[in-house]
Amino acid sequence: MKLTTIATNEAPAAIGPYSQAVQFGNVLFTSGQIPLGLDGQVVEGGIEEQTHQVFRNLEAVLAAAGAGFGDVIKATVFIKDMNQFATVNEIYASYFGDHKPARSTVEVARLPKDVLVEIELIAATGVEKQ
Ligand SMILES: C=C(N)C(=O)O
Repeated sequence: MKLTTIATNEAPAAIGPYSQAVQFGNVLFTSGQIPLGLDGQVVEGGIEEQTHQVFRNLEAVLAAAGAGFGDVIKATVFIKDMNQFATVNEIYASYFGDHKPARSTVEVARLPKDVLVEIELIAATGVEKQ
């Protein structure tokens, strides 16, 4: 099976030695997206703005691999403050709609660039959903 590195200018560049995503066969693993704009700067605002930016970035990375949120099978959400869980959930649901991938959410001590949220996804394309 082929391993492909996904790279797009529609999402912020990696800030370390990793790829925006890698695809193995029909399975796509995104790196964790943090709320960076295309200029590489953390977006202004609080958890709402940061979570939306993370989803914009994830959408761009998925699209670069021909995938979308409907193809996601697993999400991992890292948040700085579990008190913001409800807010993140609401925004998260607005991107996934009725599609509910498996998910884990954890509160962490710190995230890169001291952001409030990071999300990584696993997606599988061309899979029949039941
Ligand atoms: C932002 C990241 N995904 C990282 O530093 O690993």
